[in-house]
Amino acid sequence: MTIAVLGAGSWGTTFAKVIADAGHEVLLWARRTEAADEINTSHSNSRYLPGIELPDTIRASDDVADVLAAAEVVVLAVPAQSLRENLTAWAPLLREDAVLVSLMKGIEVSTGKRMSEVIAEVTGAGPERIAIVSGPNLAREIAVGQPTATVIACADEAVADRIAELTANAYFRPYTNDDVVGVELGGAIKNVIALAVGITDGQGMGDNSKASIITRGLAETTRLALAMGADAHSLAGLAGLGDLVATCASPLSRNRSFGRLLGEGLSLEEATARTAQTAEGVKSAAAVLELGRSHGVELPITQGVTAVLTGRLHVDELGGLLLSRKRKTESPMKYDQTPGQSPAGS
Ligand SMILES: NC(=O)c1ccc[n+]([C@@H]2O[C@H](COP(=O)([O-])OP(=O)(O)OC[C@H]3O[C@@H](n4cnc5c(N)ncnc54)[C@H](O)[C@@H]3O)[C@@H](O)[C@H]2O)c1
Ligand SMILES: O=P(O)(O)OC[C@H](O)CO
Repeated sequence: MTIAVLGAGSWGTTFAKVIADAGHEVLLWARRTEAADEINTSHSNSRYLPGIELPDTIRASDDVADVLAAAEVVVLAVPAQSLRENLTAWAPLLREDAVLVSLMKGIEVSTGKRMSEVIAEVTGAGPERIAIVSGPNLAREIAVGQPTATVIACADEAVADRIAELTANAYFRPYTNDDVVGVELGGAIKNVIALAVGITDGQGMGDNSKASIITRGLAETTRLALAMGADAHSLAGLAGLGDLVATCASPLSRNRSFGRLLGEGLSLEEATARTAQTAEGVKSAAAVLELGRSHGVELPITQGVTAVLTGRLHVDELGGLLLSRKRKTESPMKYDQTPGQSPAGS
């Protein structure tokens, strides 16, 4: 089995290590020649995973044609907003039967599409060739070998099973799921909710505020996901609740950290300048909000975060805005919406 990972940032490199530690050889594409050289000679990626020793069964290259030549499984780990452009260049190099695995947790801003939709559109791959990995998966914890679970989603569960078999190791436990929509939305929207939690953190708020945002964030995520055809169980699982809790709780999260900087009073530009890695929620928030609008689903936290990110709301007004909304029943079991009726509020 030839496995390629495209993108040698935090998660791409860590995921290559997961596969290598599961007993397979991996080809890793790095954009920078120096990064590929360092991985091959020193077995490290000091920019993204300082102090981590990589297995020598990972071979890196900056030549994507070399990496893709025989790849039967191609793992995509570039920033969500760059996927379409990259994949358009890579598509002619892909084997016709290659399974394409997305690690990305974002929504394409220009189209509102999920990553699996972008992959299908650009490559022509059918749903049985597209899989998603999403769950409580902070790269650094996994890179040091701390145990975690994840979800591998594919419309064809036999394919999900195959990817699960390639990745399962002593510290990485994949579960399979055929709900691609739910698993992808859980991963993308939790980044936006983590920005909100980060903001409260930067403002010095305590755990009640954070728990309230996490819980109501899950409610709005679930509402949208159900309106888009997802299964509620996926949102209550690892790719929903699990990832939301990990991301919102962890100082390792780039999204939560970005929100924290905003909450401390930094501008969007200042926070961006202080963030070296990809915080997908910053760009995806507007796309998630648009998905809510087009499906008639209220997303108050996403709406507030987007307003802050676009400069239409001062960060100090976010809490007041959320608290002053019309009071509603919590109705946690009423996520399901009847078409034509206004969605349950948050
Ligand atoms: N880091 C994590 O803990 C983690 C965990 C799960 C999922 N993810 C998701 O994985 C995806 C990748 O995140 P990451 O953590 O590896 O990001 P990162 O910022 O650590 O690395 C991004 C990688 O993409 C490359 N890159 C940047 N811009 C590019 C472009 N325009 N074209 C091609 N390559 C480009 C960078 O050189 C780098 O190798 C994101 O969607 C993220 O949400 C990350
Ligand atoms: O660092 P973040 O905020 O991109 O989160 C990383 C992972 O998605 C957590 O599962």
